[in-house]
Amino acid sequence: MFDIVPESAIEGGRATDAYFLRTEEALNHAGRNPRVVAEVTADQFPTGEFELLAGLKDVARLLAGRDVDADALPEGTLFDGGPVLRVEGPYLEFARLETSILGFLSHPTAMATAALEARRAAPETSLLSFGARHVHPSIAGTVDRSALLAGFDGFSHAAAGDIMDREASGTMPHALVICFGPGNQEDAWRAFDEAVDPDVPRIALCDTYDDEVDEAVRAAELGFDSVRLDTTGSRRGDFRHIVRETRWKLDVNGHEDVGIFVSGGITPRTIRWLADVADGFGVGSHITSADPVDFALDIVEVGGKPAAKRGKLSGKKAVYRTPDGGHHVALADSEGPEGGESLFEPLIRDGEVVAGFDLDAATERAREDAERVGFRSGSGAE
Ligand SMILES: O=P(O)(O)OC[C@H]1O[C@H](OP(=O)(O)OP(=O)(O)O)[C@H](O)[C@@H]1O
Repeated sequence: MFDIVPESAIEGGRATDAYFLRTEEALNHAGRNPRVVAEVTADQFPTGEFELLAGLKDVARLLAGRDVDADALPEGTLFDGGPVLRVEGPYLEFARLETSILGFLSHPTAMATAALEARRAAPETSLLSFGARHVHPSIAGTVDRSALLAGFDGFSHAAAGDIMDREASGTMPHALVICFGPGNQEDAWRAFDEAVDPDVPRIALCDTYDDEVDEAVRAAELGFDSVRLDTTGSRRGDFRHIVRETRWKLDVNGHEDVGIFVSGGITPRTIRWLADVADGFGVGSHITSADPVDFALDIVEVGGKPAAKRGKLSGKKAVYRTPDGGHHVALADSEGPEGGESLFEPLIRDGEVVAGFDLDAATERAREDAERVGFRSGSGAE
């Protein structure tokens, strides 16, 4: 067996911290199962530092069929404080789900936020998600979905594509070129071109044995659409110069239409540095190494009365977008700020999922939100 918590354990609530099981025992023993309102929050008040909400689709699936109502910010919303999800119902309906609810949101939101930093570094340049290799294979789908939600153009993982019903893309690995040996790059590239479906973009990896510039011209001569430079860090020197020189030599040889794709340790900073000379980037570790967002689920109301631990805000809340583009947290039954637009939307009603999870719609929401709040554009965010 692989070290994978099976889907049945997540759905059944076994994927939980043991103290929730003890809590169930204690509450059942005491005959206590109060109706509560619980909220999932990272920062109590708006901070001005926005993050991109992702992972909600799986939360909705987990809550489906339980005797709860839930409201949430739609996926693809940028948030900077206050609750992103609110669950109401008898506490024992969802007590043991807390661990998985937070897990569904924390890492995907962090990865989507990191991917959005990359997206904003070059809004018009092609970006592919290459991060699957850095995570447990069971969560590769969340990596690539988070990247697409942030506006990436494609992803590399085949099984992630099966989950999302989209085609994985990518180029070729060094392994293919090495299998043909030094000096035989053309044989490797030709084998790829002859064997692979014509719909797959012809992108030749051009850094395995010889100078990137020479290999790129050789691949272009074979008719490849693009070249990929993945030069090892120790050999990069002035990488911007290498990319520019490659562009120059391709142009001089009549290959102005051959694109240059760059990968390997790419961050928002390197994207900004190379965006005017490269046509696309593969981004992996920048996305997968994002620190999980520190979401917590807190009871804020018991039996219709405000309740909370010290340091947390009691009472059922709403989050508003204010006319100046900021966010405002207020009690749900208050008026809210003047001109404010409530961001919560129904997620679950009587156990039925009532929200939609169209990925393209979420991506568009993220794009508009990022534009509206000026999400880290032009900053040195890494
Ligand atoms: O650095 P990241 O942003 O995480 O990008 C992920 C990987 O994608 C590229 O690998 P490549 O396909 O060239 O791998 P290979 O050397 O195994 O062929 C690059 O060299 C990284 O190792």
